[in-house]
Amino acid sequence: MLRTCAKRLRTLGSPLGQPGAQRRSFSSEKFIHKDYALPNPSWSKDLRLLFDQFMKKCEDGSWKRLPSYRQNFPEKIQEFQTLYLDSSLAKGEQHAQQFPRSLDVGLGFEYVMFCNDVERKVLCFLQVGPHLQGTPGFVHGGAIATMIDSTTGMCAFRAGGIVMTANLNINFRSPIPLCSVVVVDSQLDKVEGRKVFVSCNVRSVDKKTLHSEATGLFIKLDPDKSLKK
Ligand SMILES: CCCCCCCCCCCCCC(=O)SCCNC(=O)CCNC(=O)[C@H](O)C(C)(C)COP(=O)(O)OP(=O)(O)OC[C@H]1O[C@@H](n2cnc3c(N)ncnc32)[C@H](O)[C@@H]1OP(=O)(O)O
Repeated sequence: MLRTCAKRLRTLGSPLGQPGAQRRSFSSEKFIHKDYALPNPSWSKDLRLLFDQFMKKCEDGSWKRLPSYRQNFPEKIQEFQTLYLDSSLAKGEQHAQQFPRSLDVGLGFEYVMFCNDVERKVLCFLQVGPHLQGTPGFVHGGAIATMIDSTTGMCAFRAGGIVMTANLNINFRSPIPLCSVVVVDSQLDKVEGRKVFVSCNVRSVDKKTLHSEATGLFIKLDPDKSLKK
C-alpha cells in the first residue's frame, strides 16, 4: 500500500499546480478558489471508482457532490464575523486555511464529500496520505477524528446552518492502513432546538472492516452570543 502510494506521489508535478475547477469570487476579482474535491493524480483507483460511482448517482439529483476549498469565500467570512464574532476577533482570518485542505496534494487528506439531503446523509470518500501517520503504517487517531468531525459537521451544517462541535465521541475499532481509502458515513439522527445530533461510522471500501464509530453533538450558533477568546 505504502509503495504504490509513494509511486503515485512521484508522478505528481508541482503540488500546487494540479488541475481542478476554479471559481472566482463575486466580491473580489483577485480571489481565486480551486475546488479540491475533484480527482488529481494522487488519487488511487479506489478513490476514483467511488468518485465515478457517486457522480453517476448525482445525475438524478438525489446526491450532490460538495465542492471543497482551502479558504472560505471573503463574503462568507465577513458574514460569519458580523454575526458571531466579538469585534476584537474579527481580523486576520483572510489568510487562514481549512485544516483538512492545508497539506500538500497527496500527502494528507484527499477527499470528496457527497450529500443526500432527503436521507440526511453525508458521505466522505477519504484517502489518507503518508503524512498522517500515527502508529507506524497506520493513520493517526487525530487525523481520523478530523475527518469524522468534518463529515459529521457538514451533515449538521446542512440540517442546522452554522454549527460548532460541542461533543465528539469516537470508538476506534481497527486501525486504518496508511494510504488506504475509507468511507466516512454520517447520518443526521435528530435536531432538538439548537442541538444537532449526528452519528457516523468509518469503514473500508469493501465494507468488511469497521474502523471507527462516532457520535457528534453540534450546537447551532446563537447570533445573540458572540464567540469570545
Ligand atoms: C464560514 C462558513 C462556515 C461553513 C461550515 C461548514 C461545515 C464545516 C464543518 C466543520 C467541522 C469542524 C467544526 C469544528 O471544528 S468546531 C471547533 C471545535 N469546537 C469548539 O471549539 C466549540 C467550543 N464550544 C463552544 O464554543 C460552546 O460551548 C458552543 C458554541 C458549542 C455552545 O455554546 P452556546 O453558548 O451557544 O450554547 P449553550 O452553552 O447555551 O448550550 C446550548 C445547549 O447545548 C447543550 N450543550 C452545549 N455543549 C454541550 C456538550 N458539550 N455536551 C452536551 N450538551 C451540550 C447545553 O447544555 C444547552 O442545552 P439546553 O440547556 O438548551 O438543553
